[in-house]
Order: sequence, then C-alpha cells, then structure tokens
Amino acid sequence: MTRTSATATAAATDGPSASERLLFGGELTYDHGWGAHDGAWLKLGLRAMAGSLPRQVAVAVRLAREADPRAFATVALSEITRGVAQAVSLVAVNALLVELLAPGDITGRLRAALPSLVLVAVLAVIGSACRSASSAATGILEPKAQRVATERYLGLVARVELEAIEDDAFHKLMDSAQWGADSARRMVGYCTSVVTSAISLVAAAGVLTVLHPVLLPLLMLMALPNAWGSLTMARHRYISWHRFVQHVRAAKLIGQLLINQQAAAEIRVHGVAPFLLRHFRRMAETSEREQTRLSWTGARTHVVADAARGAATLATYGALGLLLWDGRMGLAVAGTAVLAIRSGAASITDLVLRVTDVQEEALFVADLQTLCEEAARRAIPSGGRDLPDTVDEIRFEKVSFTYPGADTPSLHEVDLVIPRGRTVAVVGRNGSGKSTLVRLLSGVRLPDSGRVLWGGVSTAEADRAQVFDRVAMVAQDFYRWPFTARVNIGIGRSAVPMDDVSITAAAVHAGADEVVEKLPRGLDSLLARGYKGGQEISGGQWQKIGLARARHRGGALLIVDEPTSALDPAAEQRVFDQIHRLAGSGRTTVLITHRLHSVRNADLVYVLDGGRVVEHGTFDALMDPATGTGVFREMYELQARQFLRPGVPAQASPFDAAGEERSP
Ligand SMILES: Nc1ncnc2c1ncn2[C@@H]1O[C@H](COP(=O)(O)OP(=O)(O)OP(=O)(O)O)[C@@H](O)[C@H]1O
Repeated sequence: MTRTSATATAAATDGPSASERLLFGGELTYDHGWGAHDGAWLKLGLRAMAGSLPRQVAVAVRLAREADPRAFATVALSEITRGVAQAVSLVAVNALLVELLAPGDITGRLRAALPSLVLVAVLAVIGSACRSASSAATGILEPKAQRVATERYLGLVARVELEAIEDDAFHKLMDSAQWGADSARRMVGYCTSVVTSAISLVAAAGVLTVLHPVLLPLLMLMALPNAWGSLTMARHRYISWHRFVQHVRAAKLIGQLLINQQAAAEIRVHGVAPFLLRHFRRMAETSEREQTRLSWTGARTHVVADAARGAATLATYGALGLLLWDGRMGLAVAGTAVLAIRSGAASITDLVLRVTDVQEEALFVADLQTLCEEAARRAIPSGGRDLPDTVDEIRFEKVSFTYPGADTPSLHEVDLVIPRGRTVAVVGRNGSGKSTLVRLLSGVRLPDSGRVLWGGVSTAEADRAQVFDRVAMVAQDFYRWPFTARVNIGIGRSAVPMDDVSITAAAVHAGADEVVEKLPRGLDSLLARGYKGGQEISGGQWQKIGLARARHRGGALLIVDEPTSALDPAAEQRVFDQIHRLAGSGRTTVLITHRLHSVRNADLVYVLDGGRVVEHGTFDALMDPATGTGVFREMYELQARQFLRPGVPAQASPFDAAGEERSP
C-alpha cells in the first residue's frame, strides 16, 4: 500500500485533540493517535522539514555510500561532469551566437563559428553519457539504500524490551517509520536530481551574472512562489498523515481480519463480514472528506503560487526587453540570456520540486531515525554480569510487577525458589499471575521491585543474553511459524544445523514424529495453509511441535506453560511423563498448568492468587489438612469432583421403538 492509498483508506476527523476518539459505529474505537509522545515526534518531523537541505542530502549521501560505494561514486562523478559540461556549453553557445551575428559574409561567419559548434555537440554527447551512467547507478543504489535502512531498523526493533513492543506509541512510530525505508530509497534518487538541478542552475546563474547583474535576482524571484507552494503542501500532507496513521493501522487490521485464515470460519458462521465491511467503509468515507479538504488547500495554494510566478516571469522578460531596447545589451548576449534564463528556470522548477520531495521524504526518514533512536534507547542492554556456570537455584525475592498502564500489580511481593534439577509447578486461577511470573523468570520482563536471582545474579544486572540462552520455553501462545516442520522444530536454536538426526530426535521425544510422518513431505512440509503445498495441522499437533522445539533448543531451564491444553488424554499423559523424565535428567522444569492431577509428581507446588503466593509445598503437604492451608486442596477436589459427578439422567425419547412420535 502506498502512503497515498493508505491515507485514502484512513479515517478522518475534524481536529487533532488528544481527547478525541474516532468512534466506528459506536462499537469499535481507536485512539485518535496524538499522545504526548506523538506531538513531540511530529514537532521533530516538522523541524526536520524546516531543517537545512544540506543536512538532509547528507543523510542520503551517507546511506548511499554505505549501500554501494562504487555506484555512489559513479553518480557523483557523472553529475559533476554533467554540470560542468552544461556550464561550458552555455559559454560556447554565447561564442557561437557572437560569431554568427557578427558583420561579414555568411561563409566566413559559419567558419568562425564552427569550433564553438563542434564544442557544443561534444559537450551534448558528454552530458548525455553522464546522464545515462548516473541514472543506471541511481537505479542500482536506490533498492540497496532501502535494504540498508530496513535492515537497520528491523535489527534494532527486534532487540527492544517486550514493554516497548506492547506500547501503542512505539507501535505507531513503527508504522510511520516503515514508510521511512521506502522514503530513504526515493530520497537517494531525489537527491541526485537536486544535485543535478543545482549544478545546472549554478551554470546558468554564472552565465547570467556575467551577462548582466540584474538578471540573476530576477531569475531567483521566479523560484520563490514555487518553493512556497510546494513546501506548504508537503507540510499539509505530512500533518495529515500523522493525524491518521492510527486509523490506517485500524483499516489495515480490519482488511487483514477479513482475509484471515483463523477467522475465516467464524466470519462465515457468525456473519461477521458485513460488520467489518461497514466499519471499513465508514473509514474510507471519512477519509474521502479529508482528501477533499487537502485537495481544496492544494488548489488555493497553487493559484496563489502560480499568480506570483507569472508576475515574476513577466518582470524577468520585461527587464531583458528593456535592456535590449535602450542598447545596454547586444542581440547575441540577449539570445544567450534567453537560453540561460530558460535553462535556469527549468532547473529552478526541477530543483524546487525535488527539494520539496527530499524534504517530504526526509520527514519520514526522520521518523525512521527517531524509531532507531527510540529502539536503541529501549533495547535490552547488551552485556552485564555473567551468570555462574551452574545455577543452583533461581530465587524470587519480594518481586512485584505492574504492567504499564495497569492499576493493580500482577505480581505482589512474590517469594519463590526453583532448585536446580527439580520440577516446580505453578498453579492458580485465570489471571492470578502465572504467565507474568514466567516472563520475569525468563528475563523478558524485569521486576519493578524485588529481585529475580539466577544463582545470586539478578536479572536486572545480568547479561540477559546469557539468561535467555539457558531457557527453553513452550508458552501458551508459542509462535506457529509459517515455515516447514523442520524449521518449526529447529528455530529455537537456529544457529545449530537443522539436520535430520537432531530434529527427528527432538520430534520423537515430544511425540511430534507421528505428526511429521503423516505430512506429505515429512519434515520438509510447509506448515502454512494458503501457500503452495502448505499444510494445516491441529492445535494438539502444533503443541507437540512446540514441545519438540523446546526439546531441540535444550537449555538448563524448561518452562512449559499449559503444555497439554490441546492434547488428547493419551498424549497428555505422555507429555507429563516426558516432562518428569526431563526433570530426572537434571534439567530444571517449571510447569504451569490447570490440570492439577499432573502436578502430583512435581517436587514443589506454588499456588498463586491475585498475584500473591498463597500457598506452597509438596503435593502431599498441600493435600494434607494438617499441613496445607486448604487453598490447593479445595481447587484439586473441585476439579476431581467434575469426573466423579454422576451422569445426567437420560431423558425419555419423544419417539417410540418404531420411530413414531409418542403421544403426550
Ligand atoms: N501484557 C499485559 N499487559 C497488561 N496486563 C497484562 C498483560 N498480561 C497479563 N496482564 C494482566 O496481568 C494479570 C495476570 O495475568 P497472567 O497472564 O499472568 O495470568 P495467568 O495466571 O497466566 O492467567 P491464565 O491462567 O488465564 O493464563 C491479569 O490481570 C492480566 O490481565
């Protein structure tokens, strides 16, 4: 989607106040998107627009040089040569006209003018060759510059703290900055044009200055209205884009939902499509209003700019006429002046257009720059304290944690110990804080207060790359990569070769070998419906693939969050057996589950409620009325009763044995 078409699908409202919210049909709401951060970023962007052109060109030059130094040198050399050729050509044209308009017979005049004529022709050939070389090199440079810019921001974003990824303001910046890489590509091309036009203009201006001092200021006067008009419109477009980027996201989201594979069945059975389409349409209609507003602003700006430029052109040619009329300028000089003014005016128009383009693109490149700075600021720090080779225990000390924007803590002064080589189960109601605990345990989140200690080293001070390296995790929502089964198992340790032996061993361990065997191309089957040869597997089968991934990854700590929710009873039993076997092999395991019977074999059970540890101990101790507080026992018995509950008495069939309806 281009920026223009994206804006076209975006919704619009009248003003950018922070409190305003766009209400889609009274059901779906999206924030207007102008938070405190956003205002600051917008100001930054507009400052970039007002900023100096050399700085913006320097950004493109740095990018181009990094992308392909040789192509960059070719562009620079070609453009400089072309500019010099153009300047010399104008001087040669002047000499040519002087010879042609001199008194004497025509043959003599032509002979005298011949060297200048040849020079003009040679310079034209040089100019043309330079233009071809420059455009070829620019074509090579542009995609490379885009790649360099994209790689830079993707690399930085992939390293930010989880908190940034969940922050809507950061997301908005990512959306806006995504256009920045595309803009960086275009900026390289536009900058080349700026340099070309500037050199042409300098050549024309030099000649005009020599011809008569008044001609140059007049030529410059012609440039002003165009510059004002183009800059004004670029500013309007940029503000408009920032105002609606949030809605562009919403429109994109709805569009994606309509074609989403997982949502497809529900969209049809529940008839969701008209609802989604209605909101999509509403956004497009409000966007049309914004487009109309922009068009009118554009029309008004162009009328004013064109009128001013017309007056300036009239003044320029009028001045030239006057100089000719009162004899202060010869005919040959006037002819050269007309050529120089025409070339200069064309260069100015081109220059103004391209400068505006550069500045407009620079705004998005500035967003990209801001994103890179913000991503670097919010990156998971590299380095830190080393973990001991053997971590004897992981300890939570009075750990509290509140999600940004939440009113209540999700974990409150949690104390907990996970001894090496043991299986520790964490149980509790929905929303009691189990998954949050896992996030702090694995180091993807840091506590607000208290410490999570890995062998005495707190995760806040540790080299977190070392913490991550020791964790294998099968989260509830582990990612289903749209790649082959082999990659889905091996991606947990992607630096290690994904050979048949190691991948199959991991698959066998998790029971995923049966899944793989049924796939048409075995491990190399693509697990992505909607692509050629793509396969779909069931939720339970995915869970086995997820477990195989954790097995292949290895690591000292295995965290399994609801590992069996989608498994059949036999597979569930097998998974728990495997988990206990793993624990027996010296690997520490943290098991989060609602299936309380499965924690029987755990060495320790922690019970969470409302973000607090309300009870802990061995299974037997928690079940014993003499030692347990009863919280766990109650939960366990409630679950057990569901299996023991007597069946619902059978209802009498309304039909008799012959299939006839019974009389009431
Ligand atoms: N990313 C998040 N941002 C804000 N709040 C969150 C986030 N994740 C969880 N919470 C909140 O933190 C609390 C604990 O959630 P958590 O997911 O840790 O519970 P849980 O015990 O794992 O629940 P379940 O058994 O349903 O998986 C809940 O109130 C939840 O709404």
